[in-house]
Amino acid sequence: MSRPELATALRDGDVIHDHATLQAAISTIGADIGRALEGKSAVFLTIMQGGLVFAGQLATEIDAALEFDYVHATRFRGGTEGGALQWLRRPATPLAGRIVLLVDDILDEGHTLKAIRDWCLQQGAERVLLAVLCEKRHGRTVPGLSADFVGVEVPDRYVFGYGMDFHEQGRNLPAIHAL
Ligand SMILES: O=P(O)(O)OC[C@H]1O[C@H](OP(=O)(O)OP(=O)(O)O)[C@H](O)[C@@H]1O
Ligand code: HPA
Repeated sequence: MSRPELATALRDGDVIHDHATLQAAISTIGADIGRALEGKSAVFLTIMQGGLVFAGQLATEIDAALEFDYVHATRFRGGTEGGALQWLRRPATPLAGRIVLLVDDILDEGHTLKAIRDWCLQQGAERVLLAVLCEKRHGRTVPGLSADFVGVEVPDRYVFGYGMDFHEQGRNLPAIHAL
């Protein structure tokens, strides 16, 4: 079966948040995170692949000592329907006693962030903070999970751009679009 066309998704979809709005939101939460860290250092864990674009920009807005590492986990595998979480890479940095900042593009149902947060706590992290570029509010989020820092809200539609893919395309779009 041929891959759905990004051009068609862009033509038929809507821009939900433009580049300037996202940059301003990232700057705001970067300052919020810096204040929340109260001069302490943190392990800045990017969740690949979707978190990449957001993470790079967010890091430059945080006034704190950060040690970088990444996690690669996926449950959508290039499609638009979530499945079981598959871990492709766990971080190498020891997390015991550390403040960990998990950075991802989107909090949707929360299965991904919950599994990674719980794993960080099992590794002995003192505290795990969750930062997401966007959050879908729909009442289907796993119980007991909420982001500490949210850039923007998005509607209950499949969104793409700014790190998020439409069938592995469009992650580099400078805005968030919705199907
Ligand atoms: O809150 P959830 O319902 O768990 O969904 C959010 C997760 O899904 C996406 O990852 P995906 O599995 O598509 O991998 P990707 O980052 O490589 O696109 C996204 O980047 C989040 O990590
Ligand atoms: O709406 C979405 N878009 C991109 N990736 C996602 N992962 C969960 N939900 C989404």
